[in-house]
Amino acid sequence: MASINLENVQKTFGKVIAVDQLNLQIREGEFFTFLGPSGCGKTTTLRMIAGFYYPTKGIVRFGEKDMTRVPPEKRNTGMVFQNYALFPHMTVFENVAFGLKVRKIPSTEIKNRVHDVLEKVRLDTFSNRQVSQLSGGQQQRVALARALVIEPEILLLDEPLSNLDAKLRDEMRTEILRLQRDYHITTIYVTHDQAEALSMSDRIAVFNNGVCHQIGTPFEIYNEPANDFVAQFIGEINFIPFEMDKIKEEKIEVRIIQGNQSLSVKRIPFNDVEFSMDEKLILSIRPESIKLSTQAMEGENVLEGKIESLQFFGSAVEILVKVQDITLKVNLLNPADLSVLKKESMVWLELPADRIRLIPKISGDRL
Ligand SMILES: Nc1ncnc2c1ncn2[C@@H]1O[C@H](COP(=O)(O)OP(=O)(O)OP(=O)(O)O)[C@@H](O)[C@H]1O
Repeated sequence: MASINLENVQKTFGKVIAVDQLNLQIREGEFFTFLGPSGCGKTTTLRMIAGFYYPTKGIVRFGEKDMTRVPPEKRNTGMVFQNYALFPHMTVFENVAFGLKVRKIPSTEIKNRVHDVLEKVRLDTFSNRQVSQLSGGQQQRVALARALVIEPEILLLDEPLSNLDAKLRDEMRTEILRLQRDYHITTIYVTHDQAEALSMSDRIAVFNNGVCHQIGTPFEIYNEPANDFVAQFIGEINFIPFEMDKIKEEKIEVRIIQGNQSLSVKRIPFNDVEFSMDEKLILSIRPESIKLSTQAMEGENVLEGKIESLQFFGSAVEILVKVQDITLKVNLLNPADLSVLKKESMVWLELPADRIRLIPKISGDRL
């Protein structure tokens, strides 16, 4: 097992800066995820850790050891590729044994180790099958077994579930987490799927355009996003343009620009906008944090609005509410009675002061 440290890492391909000024410390035994949209630099970073690419600038360390220019076969990392990269003409046993043969391990030890790892991934009865005769999920397990059998210090998984259907993906998530815990192995998982990242990871790094925007636990990333890119990439969120009114000891008073309404925002350490009154900030609140009532409400942070549209998703209803010139999305979980919620009817929304976040706005007006 090893920790991984990236110090000021940059990778360019010609004029393209695929990864820039990346500083990351991944702890021993951690399940760490690189999350971001297509082309943001996740795979390039993973490949620099595997040794398939060398950084243009910066240092890659495993523990204290400088690995920046060490070739992949000398790194003791196991990698699972998006397309599995198995040998289709070989059996399951031969695929998994391949890495051990290359390392000139004696054949009885190979047999034992392959048998053990196939048991772990629950494929021990498939040892003599050609991999071309396996289902997608089974091929995925072979790829995992092949990466684990060499007993790597670090396991690298590049979008390993993207070729599987939704149900199998769910099953394999649990399977991968079980294996990671059994082997207690430092693991990096690359995905663009936020649900996968939130549900599996100890910590997540969120990338966009070659830059890492935030590193944190799933809870921190969801509840305390570093900026509007992270906030809108992970889950759903309402953004509300505002003007700062007063900063008090406990609260910040703001005014919604289009709605000309006042709101209070609780001062909490993360949300503390000490930085500056004129920093480009945006007010945000998650749709499930807004309370909705069909009865008139009064009090702090209550806004009156009209239902614009409703969509029923089984466990939740998504409601768009027009409040003067702005539209807010509200998610109601498992409502007991839908008949009272009708298009065009009046509703009252409460935006709890401790659920509103003021976050730096880095994106264009598109958001
Ligand atoms: N070998 C290469 N040659 C030139 N450009 C490359 C190469 N590999 C990656 N890039 C560019 O670097 C940027 C980052 O690519 P990367 O594959 O790391 O993104 P990603 O986040 O893994 O995307 P995806 O989820 O689509 O796999 C992209 O703009 C990509 O076009």
